[in-house]
Amino acid sequence: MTAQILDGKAIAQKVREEVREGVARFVSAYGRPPGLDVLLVGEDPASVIYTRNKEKASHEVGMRGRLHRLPADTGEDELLRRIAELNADASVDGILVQLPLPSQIREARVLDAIDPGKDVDGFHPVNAGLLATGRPGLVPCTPKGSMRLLAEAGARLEGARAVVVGRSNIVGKPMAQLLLAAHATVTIAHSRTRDLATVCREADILVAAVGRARLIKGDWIKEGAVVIDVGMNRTEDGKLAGDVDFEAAKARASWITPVPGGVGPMTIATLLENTLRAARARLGEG
Ligand SMILES: NC(=O)C1=CN([C@@H]2O[C@H](COP(=O)(O)OP(=O)(O)OC[C@H]3O[C@@H](n4cnc5c(N)ncnc54)[C@H](OP(=O)(O)O)[C@@H]3O)[C@@H](O)[C@H]2O)C=CC1
Ligand SMILES: Nc1nc(=O)c2c([nH]1)NC[C@@H]1CN(c3ccc(C(=O)N[C@@H](CCC(=O)O)C(=O)O)cc3)C=[N+]21
Repeated sequence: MTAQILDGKAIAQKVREEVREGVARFVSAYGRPPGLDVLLVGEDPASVIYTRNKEKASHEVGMRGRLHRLPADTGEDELLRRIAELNADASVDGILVQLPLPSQIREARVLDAIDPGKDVDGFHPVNAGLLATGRPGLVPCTPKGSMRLLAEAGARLEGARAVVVGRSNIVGKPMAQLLLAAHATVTIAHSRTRDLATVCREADILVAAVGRARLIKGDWIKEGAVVIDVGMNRTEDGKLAGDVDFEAAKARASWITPVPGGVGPMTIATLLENTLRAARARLGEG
C-alpha cells in the first residue's frame, strides 16, 4: 500500500476560513474581535518565530492578537503579575504562555495562574480534568488538531487499536484521552515501554509524539494504519524531521502526515479555533 498524504497545511487553511467566518459573526454580535495574548519569555529563536506566527495568524482571521515579549531573566512573580492583568482584562479571551520557560520559572505555577476560561492551550489542570472526565472544556491544540486530521482522513476510531507514543501533558496524554473518548482502544507508550516495535505493530492508529527523529521505523507500521507524526526534530543538515521514518512508513500506511506540513499548521489553526470558542463561552454563548 502507498499512503495518501494527510495535508495538514491545506486542512489548517480550511479551519482558518471557518474561524474567520466565526470571528466576523462575533464582531457583529459583540462589537469587538476575540483577543489572543501570547507571552514569550526570552529570546529562543524558534520560540520567537512560533509566537510571531501565532500573532500573525490571529490577525489574518480578524482577531486582536498581541505578542508580549519579556526578557529572559524575568522572575516568576513578574510573569504571574502579567498573567493576573490579562486575566482581569475583559478584552482578552485567550492567554498563551509559550513553553518551555526559563529555569527560574516554575511551569506549573504559571499554568495554574491562567484563568481556565482563557486557557486556549488547554494546559490548566481544570481543563485537563474536564477532558479526562468527558466534560466540555478547552482542549490542547496539537491533539485536537490531530483529531481533526483523523476525521478528515475518514479514519474509523470506534473499536480501533490506537497507540500514542509519548505521554507528555501537552501532547501524548490529551491525545490518548481524545482517542479514548472516540471509543478507540488506547495504549500509551513511552521511554520505559518494552518492545516498542511490537506495540506499534498493533496500531490501526499510530500517533508519534516523542521528539526523536525517525525513531519509528517503517516495519513498525501495520499495513493500512493511519499515522499522525507530531514530532518536530531539527536534523544535522538543518531540516525538519518527524518521529516517523516517513518514506518507509508511507509504503505501509493508508494515510500519513508529513513533517513539515502536517500537525504543525493544525496546532496554530486550532489555537485560533480555541480562542474563538473561549470568547464565545465568556460572553455567554457557551
Ligand atoms: N507539531 C506541533 O504542533 C507540536 C510538536 N511537538 C513536538 O512533538 C514532540 C513531542 O513533544 P512533547 O510531548 O512536548 O515532548 P516531551 O519531551 O515532553 O515528551 C516526549 C515523550 O516521549 C517519550 N520518549 C522519549 N524517548 C522515547 C523513546 N526512545 N521511546 C519511546 N518514548 C520515548 C517520553 O517518555 P518519558 O515520559 O518516559 O520520558 C515522553 O513521554 C517533540 O518533537 C515536539 O517538538 C510538540 C508540540 C506541538
Ligand atoms: N504554550 C505553548 N503552546 C504550544 O502550542 C507550543 C508551545 N507552547 N511551545 C512549542 C510547541 C511547538 N508548537 C508548534 C506549533 C506549530 C508548528 C508549525 O507550524 N510547524 C510547521 C513548520 C515550522 C517550521 O518550518 O519550522 C510545520 O510543521 O509545517 C510547530 C510547532 C507549539 N507549541
